[in-house]
Amino acid sequence: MTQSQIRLLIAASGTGGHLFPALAVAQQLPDLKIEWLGVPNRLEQTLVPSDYPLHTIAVEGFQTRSVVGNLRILLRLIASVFQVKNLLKQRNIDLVFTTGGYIAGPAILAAHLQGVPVILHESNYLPGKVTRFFSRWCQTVALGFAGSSQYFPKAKTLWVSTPVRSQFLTPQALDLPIPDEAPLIVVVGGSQGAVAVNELVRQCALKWFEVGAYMVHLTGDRDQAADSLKHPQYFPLPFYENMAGLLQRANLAISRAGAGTLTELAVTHTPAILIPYPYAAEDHQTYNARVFADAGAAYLYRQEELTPQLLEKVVLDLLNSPEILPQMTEKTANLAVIDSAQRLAALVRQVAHKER
Ligand SMILES: CC(=O)N[C@H]1[C@@H](OP(=O)(O)OP(=O)(O)OC[C@H]2O[C@@H](n3ccc(=O)[nH]c3=O)[C@H](O)[C@@H]2O)O[C@H](CO)[C@@H](O)[C@@H]1O
Repeated sequence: MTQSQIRLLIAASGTGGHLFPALAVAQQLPDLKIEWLGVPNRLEQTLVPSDYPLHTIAVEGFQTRSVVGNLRILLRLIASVFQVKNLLKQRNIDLVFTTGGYIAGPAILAAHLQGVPVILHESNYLPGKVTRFFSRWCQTVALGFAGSSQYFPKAKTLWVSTPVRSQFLTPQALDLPIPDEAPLIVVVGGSQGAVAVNELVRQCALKWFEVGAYMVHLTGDRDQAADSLKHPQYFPLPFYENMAGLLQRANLAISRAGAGTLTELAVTHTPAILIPYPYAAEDHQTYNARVFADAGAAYLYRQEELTPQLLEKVVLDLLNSPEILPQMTEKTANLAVIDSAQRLAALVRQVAHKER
């Protein structure tokens, strides 16, 4: 059989953190027949190119309070396993690749029942419960962080880092009027913005503007006060496509600690102040952030300890010091892996060929 006949189902859904790495891997596999598995009304509806037929199943996470609600979710989950199993059979799928999250459970279980191999990529340091449980039925678990192998005692693991969009790998122009010599702070709260971080930085920003800094603030679209601060050095945007150009130009990021953004910070050598999302499942963003803080690439603050006064001072100290940011930049660069998508694509080909 020839390589062009490999049929791959990518199960990736929900947030940028799950979709962008999967899209980057798909781009490396132009000779494969790729189909996509997602959920109705999520980001995949807009992000997944029409070249990949998009199939959807209605899955969601379990609620902790309502027994009836959880029972309904369980029934839907069971139904979706059989739906995916049928899909694998009908479309003659050779291999499933998933980036975790709610969609991964039914995708892995259906593949297991159908005898189709699965590669799972976990971008977070602390894997989610679904990933930990279902990893036993995966051919290989590809890891974003090398240290995560301890959480997969029953699986074969391979560290590949986390793929970034291809634009991150070449210099991108920035279409914002920011003078070349001005320090640029980028504030990013994951793919949906972070209202608590937004409120914090708006209280400090004027002091940073006084010392010449500019700020691009990715507010998300749920912040009622997103337009409340006006200043010529301040650019609030609900969402920005050109993250590559923005982070390549940034001198400092103030950010949540989602695995996607952290990988992009590493690839663009951007030092950061990290404020993990306090309500993330099992506090997993703190585990991600710790890797960067321990490497000297970032400062890590818990949201509840970070007052506006403290943040204002920490950033001023960084802006005023000629050494600290360049040193952190160097340490951030040490964490960069630029060929992660190629490593994962090679793994996909290897497993697909072996299993035929
Ligand atoms: C709240 C929560 O549980 N978030 C999780 C979600 O992250 P979530 O997708 O929210 O955040 P990530 O940092 O992983 O990824 C955000 C992505 O959106 C992009 N972006 C963001 C803003 C913008 O204006 N433009 C833009 O393109 C970033 O460049 C990045 O690629 O999945 C990740 C991967 O499992 C986890 O690590 C995160 O903890």
